[in-house]
Amino acid sequence: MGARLGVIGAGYLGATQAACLAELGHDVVAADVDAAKVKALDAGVLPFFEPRLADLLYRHTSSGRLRFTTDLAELADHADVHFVCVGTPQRPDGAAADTSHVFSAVADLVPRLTRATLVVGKSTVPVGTAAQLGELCDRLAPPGVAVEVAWSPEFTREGHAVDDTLTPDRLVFGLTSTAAERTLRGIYRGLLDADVPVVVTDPATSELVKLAANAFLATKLSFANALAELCEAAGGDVLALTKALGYDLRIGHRYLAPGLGFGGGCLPKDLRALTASAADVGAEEAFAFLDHVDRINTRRRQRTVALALEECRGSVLARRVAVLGAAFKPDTDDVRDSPALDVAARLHLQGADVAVYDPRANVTAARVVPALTYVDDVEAAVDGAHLVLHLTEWTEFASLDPHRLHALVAEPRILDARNTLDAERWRRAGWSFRSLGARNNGHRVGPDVLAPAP
Ligand SMILES: NC(=O)c1ccc[n+]([C@@H]2O[C@H](COP(=O)([O-])OP(=O)(O)OC[C@H]3O[C@@H](n4cnc5c(N)ncnc54)[C@H](O)[C@@H]3O)[C@@H](O)[C@H]2O)c1
Ligand SMILES: O=c1ccn([C@@H]2O[C@H](COP(=O)(O)OP(=O)(O)O[C@H]3O[C@H](CO)[C@@H](O)[C@H](O)[C@H]3O)[C@@H](O)[C@H]2O)c(=O)[nH]1
Repeated sequence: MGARLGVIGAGYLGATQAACLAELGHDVVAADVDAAKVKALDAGVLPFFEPRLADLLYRHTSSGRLRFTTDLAELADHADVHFVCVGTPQRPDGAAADTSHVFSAVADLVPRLTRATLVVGKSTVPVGTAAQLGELCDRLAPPGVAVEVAWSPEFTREGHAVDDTLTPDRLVFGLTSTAAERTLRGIYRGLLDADVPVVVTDPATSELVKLAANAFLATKLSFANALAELCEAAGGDVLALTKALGYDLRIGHRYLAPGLGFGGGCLPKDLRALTASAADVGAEEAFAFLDHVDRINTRRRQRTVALALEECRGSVLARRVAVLGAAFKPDTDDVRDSPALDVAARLHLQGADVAVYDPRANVTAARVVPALTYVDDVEAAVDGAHLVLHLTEWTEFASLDPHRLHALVAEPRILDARNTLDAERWRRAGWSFRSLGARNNGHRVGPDVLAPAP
């Protein structure tokens, strides 16, 4: 028998959580302040792109096991466990996360409660947030209503969110009572029975686990990209280097792919949030190095723009630049802090005529950078182009036919900023092919690169 659960915030994280909690057998009501989003979700229509989620949403809204509302009173009535999934974007000062949505969501909910309730934070927050929310709940809860705040951060990746939620690497429960532990173990029984590891700890540690995980991934990525810088300068092949490194099981190949660097709504902001959290408690020295991690990452975007200028003989003014990819990574329509869109916008500012094609993110990208031209397919993007940039490694780009595209461009030049295209295939079709930080940026790097094209 499933539990009756509430979910607050129905964006990328919350909508996925709500649908997956329904999939685990629970009866879920999810709330959001965005009425249009709620209307679409409640009709079983996913207002963003996430593989597998549309099916799950449709199935569970149709069966009545999942509903959406703008009214927190409905949640308060429905459930006594609520998962907080609202946004925590970076504050305009560029460092700490803005937790105001978390506080206002909880402040809206708690006065409406009529019985003992567990509030489980899933949003990514600075350390100490759960404790402050606990104090807020004590102040706002109706007399005789006990509210406990726990934190169970979420580690899902966009593009894999359903699989990551239903078969996670681990669960983390940060809580203050055995009753809360019992409740969470009950809700996730399906996963725990499948031997998903669980770490039970206090809320502060649990908040830190999340920031630490993202900062670690960002650091690994920037290490790979620092090696790319070194290889470019020294004439090495960063792809061979990271391949060799990754076979060491202590290092591993994942999050070691050099290229345009990381973006999205999480890694960049959480990296800065960990630095800010450390500074708040007087431990800023411990994470001073994260500033370099951030800067290495930003340099990948600058380097891509510089290479594009170089390819266009010093200026992109009035040059047609085809941009393949706008999302911050494949399999999502999310363009938050997207390296691809950032590079496209920078080239536009330099006077280029930029035509963008992304299989899923044209609409979201156009909302953020409306000045670019968005087209419906690769052919339209490369038509008359002086330079093609491969900026987001969608699978469909790996199988493009370079011969066919050669006939459409003004100049057959491509820059692969993600290092996933087959350079030799493009060269054989007559293209000038460069890749970011990897082989062949003017360096003689190995016999396979020097081999003449057949
Ligand atoms: N996107 C991911 O894959 C992912 C994964 C793990 C953790 N996170 C974390 O989850 C949180 C949410 O991220 P997201 O990507 O889903 O953001 P998002 O912007 O897609 O969604 C946030 C949602 O919260 C809603 N909201 C804001 N204030 C509200 C309120 N007072 N009451 C109800 N709803 C409210 C917004 O309307 C929006 O729909 C962040 O802390 C993020 O760091 C995200
Ligand atoms: O080898 C790699 C792997 C990733 N990336 C880039 O790194 C960024 C982040 O990728 P990914 O981690 O897959 O995306 P997110 O969906 O943002 O997921 C991260 O952020 C989420 C929100 O906090 C966490 O839940 C996840 O565990 C964490 O991986 C993207 O721009 C990728 O292009 C690379 O450049 N090279």
